[in-house]
Formats: sequence, C-alpha cells, structure tokens
Amino acid sequence: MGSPEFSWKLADHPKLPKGKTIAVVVLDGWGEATPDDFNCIHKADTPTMDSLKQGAPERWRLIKAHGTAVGLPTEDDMGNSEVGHNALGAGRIYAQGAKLVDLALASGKIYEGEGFKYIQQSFQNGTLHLIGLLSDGGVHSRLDQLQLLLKGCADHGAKRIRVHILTDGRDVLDGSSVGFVETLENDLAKLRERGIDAQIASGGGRMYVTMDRYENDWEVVKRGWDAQVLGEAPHKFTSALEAVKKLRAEPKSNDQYLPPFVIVDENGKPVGPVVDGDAVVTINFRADRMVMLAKALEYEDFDKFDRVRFPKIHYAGMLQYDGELKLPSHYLVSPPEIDRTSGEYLVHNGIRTFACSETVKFGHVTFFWNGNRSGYFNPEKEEYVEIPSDIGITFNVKPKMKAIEIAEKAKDAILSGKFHQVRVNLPNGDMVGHTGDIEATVVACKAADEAVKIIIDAIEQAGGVYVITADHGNAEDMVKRDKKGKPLLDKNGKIQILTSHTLQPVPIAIGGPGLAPGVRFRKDLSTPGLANVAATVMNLHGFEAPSDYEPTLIEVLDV
Ligand SMILES: O=C(O)[C@@H](CO)OP(=O)(O)O
Ligand SMILES: [Mn+2]
Ligand SMILES: [Mn+2]
Repeated sequence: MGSPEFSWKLADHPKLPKGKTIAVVVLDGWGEATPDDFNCIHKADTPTMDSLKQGAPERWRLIKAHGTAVGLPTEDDMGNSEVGHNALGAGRIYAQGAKLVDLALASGKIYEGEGFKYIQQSFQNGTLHLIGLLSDGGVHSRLDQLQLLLKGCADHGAKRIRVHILTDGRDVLDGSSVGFVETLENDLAKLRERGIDAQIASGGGRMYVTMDRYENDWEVVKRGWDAQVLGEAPHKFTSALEAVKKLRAEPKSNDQYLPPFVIVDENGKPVGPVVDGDAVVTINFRADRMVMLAKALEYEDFDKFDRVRFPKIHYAGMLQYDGELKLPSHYLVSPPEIDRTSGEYLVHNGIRTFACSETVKFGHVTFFWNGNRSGYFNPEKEEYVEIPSDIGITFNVKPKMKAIEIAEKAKDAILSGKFHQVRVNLPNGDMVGHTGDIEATVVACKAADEAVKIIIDAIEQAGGVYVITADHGNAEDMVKRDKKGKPLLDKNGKIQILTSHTLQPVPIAIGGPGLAPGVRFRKDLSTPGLANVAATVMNLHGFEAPSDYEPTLIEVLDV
C-alpha cells in the first residue's frame, strides 16, 4: 500500500468480543429457489439447513451471488465459485475477468499490451494456437470474446491460426457444443476467405481433457497436451463438427466428457500440433482450470507427466492465473487486483485460521478466498488441509463426496482451540448438481446438510459462532425454464436438464452460543451480496472492517 497512513491494524469492534471460534461454511452451489421437483435441496432431507431458516429475518437471510453483485458484466451472468469466493474473501466487488476482457477487447487495448506484443512475435513465421472452453457460459470463457480475439489477431497479423476447443455442457446445456462448433467454423471460414489459414485442430470435453484443477488428476491435462501439442489422440476426424457429432452419439457420452480428438488432413496428418516458434494463448479468463495447463506450457522443469516434446513457444494466458506464482508470466489482460483480503487482514490482527475442503474445491477456500493467491499469508497462523477427492469418476456415482470427512476435520480444528476461524467449502450441491443427475443431487444435498450439522454441533460445544452461506446456486434448480419459470422440454418431449449454476440468491445464517445476544441482520441493506460477508465475519472476530469494504450484514442491539 502506497499511502503512508495505511496500516493492517483493524479497529476494535465497539460491541463485539474477540477470541470466539468462528466457523465459516460455504455450501458450494446451494441457492434458494421455489420448492418443486427440480429443486434438489427442497427434495432432500435437510433438517439442519431448514432449522437455520427458522431464524429469519434476524439470523437467516438471502444475499445476491450473481451478476454485478460479484463483479460480472450483467445481471444475466450466473454466479460461480471464482467470483463468489473472491467476493466472500475480499469484501469488495471487483470487475472480474469476464468484464475486464470485454473492456480490453472493446477498447482495443488488448492489442497494445505486453502480452499481445509477445505472442505477435510468432505471427510472421509461426502458428497462433488458441486453447480454451468453447461456449457462451461466461464462467471460464465466452464465445464472443473468442470471436473478437480471432478477428483481432487476424487484423494484427496472424497468418495461421489453430483453435483447440474444449466442449462445455456444464455452464451451458449438454448438447450445445454442436452449435458452438458450427458458429466457430463459420468464423474460421470467414478468416480463410481473408487468406488466413485458420482451422480447429483438436478438441475434447472440458472435464476429461485439459480443465482439471488443483492438481486433482494430471491425466486430464496430459490427454489435452497429447492432442493439442503433440497432435495425438485416440480419435481422428477431418472436421470438428463431425468429431463432436460422432463422439456425442456414443452411448453415455456428453459434452463435458467427450474424449480427446485431433483434426487431420487428407493424408491423416494432424493439422495443428504446437511446434517451436508458435504462439499459444489459453483463452479462458478464469484461473482454476487453466493453471495446470499453464504450468505444462510454461515450466521448463516439469514432472507431472511426460510432455514428450516441450516446444519453444510464446505463451500468454488471457489473464494471469496465479498472482503469487506469476503464472503465466505473459498475459493479454491484467487480472483484477484483489488486495487486502480479509484473510490477510485477519492474519495481521492475530487471527489463526484453519481452512479445509476436498481437492476439487480446496483452492476455493484458499486460493480464491485469498484473491487468487496461492500459499499462506503466514504459515504460523494458518493451516490449510486438503482432503484428496476421488479421481476418475463423475460425482453422481459418489454424491456424498468427502463432506463428512471435511466436517470432521473442521470439528477437530474447532475443538482443538487452536484456531479463531475454521473455514470450509462443502462441494456436494455443486459438483453433483453439475452432473445433471437429480437423484444423486438429492443425496448430495443431504450429505452437505449432515456435514453442516457436525460443524454446528462442534461450535455449540466450543461456545463459538457459525456463519453458514453459499457461493452461488446450482442444486436448487436442475431444469431449464422459460421466462415464467415453467420447465422446458426438448424435441423429444423430455425435460431439459440444467447442469449449470443459477441466478438464484443464496442463504446466509448466523448463530451459535458465542454470538452476542443483540446481533441480528440489518434491515437497511436492500440487496446485499457475497461481498458483504467479509465485514460481517471481521465483526464477529471482534473487529471493524476496513472502511472501503462492503458494509457488514449485522448490527448489534443493546439487550
Ligand atoms: O466446475 C467449474 O469449473 C465451475 C463451473 O464451470 O463450477 P464452480 O464455479 O462451482 O467451481
Ligand atoms: Mn461454486
Ligand atoms: Mn460449479
């Protein structure tokens, strides 16, 4: 901080005591929606979350978790874990990757930056490869940004372009991949009319190819590497549209899990392996599922899988994905500068923190919570525990995931008396919700509720305080609806399953024996959101929040 008067010291809260153990629980993908058959939270047996709701309006309320409340471009943007946990941890609303890329493309500034100049050095003699998620989901990437970037790169001298697509079906409807490939193929055809050699070179489903996160399963990244960089995959096609259509027609296949494929020419030769002298851009703005590929593309020393070849390329991320690792070192758009997060403040004010989740969400309560920063602020004051996730399965097969294990770890941390804050993410509603399997999602919600109960019981025993909330909706609505909320049917009369997040608000509940009797939710904040939670938690630790944080959700009445 540049200003001379800056200090990490937080003012004492005038009314609330210090020293309480606070459990902060984030139920991933747990929104509030009308109770019906497609609301898995409603369908599940969730006595603990139901009982918290009885505390409304003083100790239970709803907060916004999507759109501008979390720094996304519009109110049509559903929430997601990155922006949700960023807001929860940072206590302020930052224009997020989706918006920053929009602005940089609209102003043309993206083409003036260091990152673009760096990749541009390969345009004369090399190929430009764009790798990323192909959909308009807006969570990790957006089709319109890819379209603008393709055109912009061509305008700025790219002569040979290869796109390596990852099909979605998670932030958008399953089956929509076909339409996105058609759109992209049209754009590439237009570039070819301009004399630019532009084609799709490889592909695969995002959950099976490339987009793993938090080092859960490097095989996923390897499959992508083989197809994208080496030009090798079990499936070969001469057209991407044909590839996606044929692979989707296989039994049990879906967009999220399409196997890797490469596009070959009439001689069977892959059209776009990455070779020395090429440029590569990973077009996702969101960090978590690009970090592993970024490491493979950038690190000279790398032992996660055998890369076979490590081409000398000019690589840039759409954004820088990890501020602490400075990864990648080149990027087209600067990420939001999320500084002075609540975690960093609290560490400076003597708060000892324990954070835990299973691998698939571990970075959410650590990396995202801390403003896309990996590692500890102060290892003496923090302990982060990762419970290994199951690998190689879709979570509808094991919908309970590691919820109970996470809760037990939290319980031990609470009862140990070593920590002031015990923070967890319970992944079930989200991870199972994304599979589109309604029955399994009901089981998932019940498991998450049981985990909350374990944590609340520990807080009761320790005389502490709990804050139970969520990062965005998912499990509370599993069907695509028309504007009036009626479930939509597909051509065959079957309901259209919604695998994505939602626009719903999320609950927040406070309580526990350590909560001062006069504490209740304020009534004067009209539409607070996730960013109001950080100040709330700071208050519960006995501190005033910094003045530029979004206001606290609570007030303390004299009783
Ligand atoms: O799985 C993911 O990457 C996203 C959806 O694209 O979900 P979440 O934001 O909950 O992590
Ligand atoms: Mn989430
Ligand atoms: Mn999700």
